[in-house]
Amino acid sequence: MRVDVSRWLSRRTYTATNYQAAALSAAKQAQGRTVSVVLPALNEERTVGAIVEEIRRELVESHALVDELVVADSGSTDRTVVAAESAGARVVRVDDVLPERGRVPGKGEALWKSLHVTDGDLIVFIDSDLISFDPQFVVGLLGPLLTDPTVGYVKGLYDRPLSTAEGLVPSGGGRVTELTARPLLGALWPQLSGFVQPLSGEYAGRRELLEQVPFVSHYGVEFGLLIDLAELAGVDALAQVDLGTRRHSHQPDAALGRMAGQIIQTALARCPGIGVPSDQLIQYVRTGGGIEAVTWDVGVVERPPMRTVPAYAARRTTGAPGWSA
Ligand SMILES: O=c1ccn([C@@H]2O[C@H](COP(=O)(O)OP(=O)(O)O[C@H]3O[C@H](CO)[C@@H](O)[C@H](O)[C@H]3O)[C@@H](O)[C@H]2O)c(=O)[nH]1
Ligand SMILES: O=C(O)[C@H](O)COP(=O)(O)O
Repeated sequence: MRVDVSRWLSRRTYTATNYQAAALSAAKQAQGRTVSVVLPALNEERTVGAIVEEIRRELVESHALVDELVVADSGSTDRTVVAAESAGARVVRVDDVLPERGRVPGKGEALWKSLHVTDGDLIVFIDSDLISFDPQFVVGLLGPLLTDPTVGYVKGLYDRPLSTAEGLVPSGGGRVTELTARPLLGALWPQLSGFVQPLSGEYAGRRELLEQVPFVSHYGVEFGLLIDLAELAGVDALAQVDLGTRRHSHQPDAALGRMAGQIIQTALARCPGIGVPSDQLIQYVRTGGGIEAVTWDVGVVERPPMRTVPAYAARRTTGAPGWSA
């Protein structure tokens, strides 16, 4: 293993159980900081309510660690919005935010626009499809940020059980991580190969850094943030925290293939000089008539650093609300 990676692993890998909500809340207040938690959601009626409920009860009401709890909804057609609101979140419809900048589908867009509708100095992102969510995830992600001013961005790491037809097996989840993201990092950004879960949907960062980097649309967002934040702040400003075990709802293989395509597009866009890659992915399905080719667009859009968006800059200066009611 590279010496720099080995050093980074021992210096910048933390453990969530070493942090307590009460102590972090006191540190947050002493530093005069605020915390926003953002849950991106698209049709997550089965899980979003329980996650919001846990964070509100434990971290907003009991410990005042979280100041703002927002669900960024990408246009759910199920009861996600009702479930999130009844559990105590403010729900923001992504399409209502910065409408003059146009609308791009996908998770990355939800996270990018969430910067404009939140106020926290520290922002925690948590996927809203988690099963058996533990609010200690949020505590763990905030721990290094609230106790070490040289840490700017913290990614979750965890064991990833996989639900199979035979039941739950203790590992095997994170297939795009294993088959695409980590091999790409190893080949092109080996200095980042200490990240156990580079695609984790649970991470936290300082607003002053997040607003200075582009946000890639769709599922390129996590890969892009990792590379761009390392470039901006240096690898030593990035950290990871062991959150234990994480379960979520799995997408089918073909959907993960398209996710991998978006991550590859994100990586290639960060390799100067290779030209413009094709953004088409062909997948094959067997139908009654034989094998059918289905062509998908796996292109991603790079949203500019939020700090460069005039409406955002104006809102940060004046404190005026940035979202449509
Ligand atoms: O248009 C969308 C699509 C998804 N989501 C939400 O984003 C989260 C993650 O999406 P999901 O489809 O569950 O992704 P995973 O299969 O879990 O993919 C993993 O890998 C992705 C690529 O890095 C990350 O974005 C995910 O957070 C990470 O869990 C969930 O809360 C979704 O509801 C949106 O908000 N808007
Ligand atoms: O991180 C990943 O690789 C994707 O979320 C896929 O995860 P899964 O294999 O657990 O569905």
